[in-house]
Amino acid sequence: MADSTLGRVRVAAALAWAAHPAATVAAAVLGVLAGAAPVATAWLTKLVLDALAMGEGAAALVPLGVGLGLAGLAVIVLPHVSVYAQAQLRRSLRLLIYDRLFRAVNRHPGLSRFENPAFHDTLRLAYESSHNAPDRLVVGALTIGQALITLSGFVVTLFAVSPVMVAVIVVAALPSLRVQLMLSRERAEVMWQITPAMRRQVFFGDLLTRPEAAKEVRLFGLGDYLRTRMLDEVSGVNRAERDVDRRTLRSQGMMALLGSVVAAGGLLWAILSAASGGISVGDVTVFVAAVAGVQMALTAIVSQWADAHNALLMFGHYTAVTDAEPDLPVPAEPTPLPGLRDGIELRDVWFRYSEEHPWILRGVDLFIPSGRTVALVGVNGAGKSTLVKLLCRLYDPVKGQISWDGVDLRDASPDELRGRIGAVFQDYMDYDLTAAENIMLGDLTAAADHDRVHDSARQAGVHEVITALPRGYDTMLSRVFGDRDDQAGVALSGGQWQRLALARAFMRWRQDLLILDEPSSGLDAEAEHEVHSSLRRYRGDRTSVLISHRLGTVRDADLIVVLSDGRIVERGTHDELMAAGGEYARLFTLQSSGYERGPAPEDDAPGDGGPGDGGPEDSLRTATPSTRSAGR
Ligand SMILES: Nc1ncnc2c1ncn2[C@@H]1O[C@H](COP(=O)(O)OP(=O)(O)OP(=O)(O)O)[C@@H](O)[C@H]1O
Repeated sequence: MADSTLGRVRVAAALAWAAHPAATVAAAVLGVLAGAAPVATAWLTKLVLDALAMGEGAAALVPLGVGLGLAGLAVIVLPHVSVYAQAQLRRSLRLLIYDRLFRAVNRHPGLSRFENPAFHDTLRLAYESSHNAPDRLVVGALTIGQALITLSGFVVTLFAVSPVMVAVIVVAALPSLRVQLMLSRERAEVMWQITPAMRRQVFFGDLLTRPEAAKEVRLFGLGDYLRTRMLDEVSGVNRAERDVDRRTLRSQGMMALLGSVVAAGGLLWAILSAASGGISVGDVTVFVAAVAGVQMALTAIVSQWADAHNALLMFGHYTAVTDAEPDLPVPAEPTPLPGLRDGIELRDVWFRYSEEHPWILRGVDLFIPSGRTVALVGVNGAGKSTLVKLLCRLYDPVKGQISWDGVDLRDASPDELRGRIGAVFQDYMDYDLTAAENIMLGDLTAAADHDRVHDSARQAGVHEVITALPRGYDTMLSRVFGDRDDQAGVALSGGQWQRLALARAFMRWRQDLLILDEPSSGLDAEAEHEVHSSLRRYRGDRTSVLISHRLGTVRDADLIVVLSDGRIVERGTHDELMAAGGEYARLFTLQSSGYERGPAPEDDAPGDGGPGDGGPEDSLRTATPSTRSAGR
């Protein structure tokens, strides 16, 4: 754990070493040399001046002159080489730190962390601090080391001329250190406070530029409103930063004034002492250089110390992310999850998203038999999607148990469980990647299997759409990333994207459980019919859980379960539920009657596929006059 300051220093130093040992050593050695060079220059200058004043010959002056030249060269060259080594270290660090940060993010098997605002604040600061905290620490440590070398060299030099002056300068620097540390703590605190505003600023900026949002922003005239909201956030951040900057300016100004008074007093003393013959002219020059050098080194130490301190405080967010326990307990020795033989059982499952939220599932008992299709229906907010998220173990039940052939999902490896599930969610993703990649993401192990990608696309009815694209399966499906030569980008329709999401799930067709949460909500009637026929055909004897508001698409499920307010209120086959005349029958009849009333007179024209049994799926045919093959 890296809770303590020392712990964080250790983590940062270990990171630097792991990232690039050679660059770390080079940066350290160059730092030492760069720190020693100004001291050597000052000493050699004094020796040359004293030798000249004493009328020494070339034999004494030449080595001193050469030494002085080399020291001067080092003063000029070393900082550049040192900057290069530090940059090299910084680049390697960045790579390593991103790797560790996002590995840690991926370690959370569930969703709860990603729905927690404090986690996002920490993550944002972790992301930012991981950009620069370790190299600020390493560079800070090197700069402090370098400045300490310069400082001790000049302190020794100055001590030879005036021990009192050494004490005055060092004592004058102490309040500065204290003030800087206080300010760095304050700055870290302000950063934490303004992070939500910074995230909101990015959110509003994003809304103003995202193609998905551009339509509503223009239609509702939201441009100025969103811009103003964004600027409000920026102004809040600016105000908070300005307040800290003002306090910093005040404190640093006072400290600089104190330093100048001390330096001016020292200079006056040196001039008067030289005039009275107390010290040599060489002493005066080395004194002036030493006072400036000590003050510069002390300022560097104090400000680097404060900066490193601030970086450490910020780095705490990084270590908070990398040290965090997984959001769901992962068993050290998971029970193997065999292929589904009997079924999945939910026993008295209670769930709420957090203690502040209401119960979403209230004592659900359900058996999903292997090889059967179970449909979940119910009004908006009944808890259907929540239930399937629990089946995928994206959350754990708060009470009760879900078991897979008797194995509690909590005892299994989440990766193994998900390897056995194929799913299309209601809020499926559109990836700004090529069409092939959008499908292949369903099963990375089959990335090179083009036939499988094409078969999945065919099953989802999107193969023809893709082959008609400018570059077929290699077409980039994005309006924001694209080929530089083909700036237009390719945009798919909502239903076409949904079919791609289905194709992605079909890549996992051989898995044991298929979850389809509103898989056809965006499809036209013909496509929906095709997709559901395809689903029925390919579902075969596989286990599936289907959620749909279009009740006609679930009527042939082996079991239909009606959820209401987190409870199962009815279960049975379509015929049983219709005969029971309960909630399902009410919803089904409501939908049927809506469809029956809906068609415009010309829709009833012969050849348009007139009403059949009056069911919702039959009525859907009338929604699209061009429907050719609807009906089962
Ligand atoms: N991540 C979340 N955090 C807090 N509450 C949530 C979260 N997701 C869903 N809810 C709440 O849980 C309840 C059930 O949502 P759920 O999505 O499971 O319903 P649903 O039956 O699938 O609805 P729909 O038919 O509209 O898709 C809703 O009241 C919703 O506000």
